[in-house]
Amino acid sequence: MSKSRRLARIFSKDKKTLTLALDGYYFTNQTQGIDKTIAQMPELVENGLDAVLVTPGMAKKHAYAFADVGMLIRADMSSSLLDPSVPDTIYVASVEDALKLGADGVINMTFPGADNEASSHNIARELARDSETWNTVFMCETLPFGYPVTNEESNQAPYIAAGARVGTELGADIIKTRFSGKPEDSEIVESANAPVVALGGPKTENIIDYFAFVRHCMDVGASGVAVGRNIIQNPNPAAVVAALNQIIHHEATAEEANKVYNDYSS
Ligand SMILES: O=C(CO)COP(=O)(O)O
Repeated sequence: MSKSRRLARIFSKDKKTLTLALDGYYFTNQTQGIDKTIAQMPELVENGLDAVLVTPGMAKKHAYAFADVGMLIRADMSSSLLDPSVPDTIYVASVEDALKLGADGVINMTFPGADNEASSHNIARELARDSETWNTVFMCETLPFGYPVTNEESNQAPYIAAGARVGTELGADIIKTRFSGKPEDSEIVESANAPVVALGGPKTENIIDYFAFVRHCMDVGASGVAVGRNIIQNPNPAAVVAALNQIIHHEATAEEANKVYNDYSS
């Protein structure tokens, strides 16, 4: 299968993606709602979900749930439950493992600027190389200075942009990274010179604030979002997906999306 055919399973015809991140068990204890959300996959797909990020175990266990969406397998893990600021990842799934699970590609995290950046870059480079061999998709999640937003710089567009470019230079087909929420975020997309999807970010108190953040990301040139908690920890994941679908694929404003969300929930 060609790489472009696999990319077409991640991105809709408009080259945008609404991707659900279900890979939380690999690096955090913020995992409430993942199993409940997987049980609702048919409804999420019906409401515009394009793709999922999953662990190999989830892909193996839930073949039917993920049959109708693009699928990327998390190839690295760091289960530092008590100290998520230490991004010591290990390489746990190869491109061949992902192919055996029927995936379209793989994802890993790199930490440009962190003390141990070299090991994460090494994993990325190996995945990029194997993804060329097998025509599979490689999404590189570039997180300057580490997994959480630990300092002032880690959430500023120039650093995020520099990190995104590192992912492209390592051979990524898609970059997943933070957006700061400021207008200069357009630098991130420009610097990456590859499709950039915005990672979910902190769970917001009010869902409309999250919709406004996603609208911002799309306005500065993002190719979509890869979001976990703001979908899986919401009482109604399908309503969030329906609303995000309107922003990502139909140019809706945050207010219009919020109306879709409220109408769906009521
Ligand atoms: O990016 C993530 C997993 O890949 C985490 O998603 P959230 O930050 O949206 O929970």
